[in-house]
Amino acid sequence: MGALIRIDGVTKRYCSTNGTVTPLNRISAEIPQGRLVVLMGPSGTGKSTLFRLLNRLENPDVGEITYQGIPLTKWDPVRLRREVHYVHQTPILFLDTVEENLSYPLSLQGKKASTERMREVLEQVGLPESFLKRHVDELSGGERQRVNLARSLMLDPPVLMLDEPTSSLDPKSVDTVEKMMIRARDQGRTVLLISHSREQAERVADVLWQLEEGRLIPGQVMR
Ligand SMILES: Nc1ncnc2c1ncn2[C@@H]1O[C@H](COP(=O)(O)OP(=O)(O)OP(=O)(O)O)[C@@H](O)[C@H]1O
Repeated sequence: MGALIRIDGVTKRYCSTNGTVTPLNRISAEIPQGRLVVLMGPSGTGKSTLFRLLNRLENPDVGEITYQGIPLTKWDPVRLRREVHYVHQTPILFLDTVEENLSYPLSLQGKKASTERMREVLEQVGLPESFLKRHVDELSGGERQRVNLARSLMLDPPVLMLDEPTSSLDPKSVDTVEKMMIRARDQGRTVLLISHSREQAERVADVLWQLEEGRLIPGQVMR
């Protein structure tokens, strides 16, 4: 089939009162299935912009992105976002229990989340089953970040886009989440990770991309 995701000559610019910025300037890249790609680059270079384009929260000004060989514009956005799933850096949780938050994505598809599955995804992010009954109001920033991640895992998406998922975590939790990413990759999932940590990239990346001044410097193969 070739690349799972193909980015072809993509430009994205924003006009504001301060002028025009072009975070992505004719970038092209291919993402094969079952790889863990880490995207690095200085703050404000367009890493999150690229994730928004891959999730079709925005469209490129120029160029095209395809998933499974089909242009993103031809995908039903809901279906696309279920497949190419974006875990945002800032957790957005309902003010309810962790259990309600974890069961919500499947309930949207008319499916019921089993306690066993919720326990499993919590374990993958290093939280005990007792968290199911906790109210999100009572959680620390790092715990919320992990519940946010666990909620995405409930959907078992083929592509996981993670925007700095370990930014608020202690070293032990970082290790747990990195193992989760590697396991997802080993199970054939495609993982795209935005990270500011070169050490993290060296621990987990199959391929490392750098985004600099609108250019994507692709493909340093790490393993
Ligand atoms: N809606 C918008 N309107 C105007 N400018 C924007 C908009 N969204 C992003 N930008 C600009 O585009 C550039 C890239 O932003 P982006 O959030 O993609 O960077 P980033 O690499 O993810 O940064 P960070 O590492 O700090 O999260 C920045 O200069 C930002 O100010």
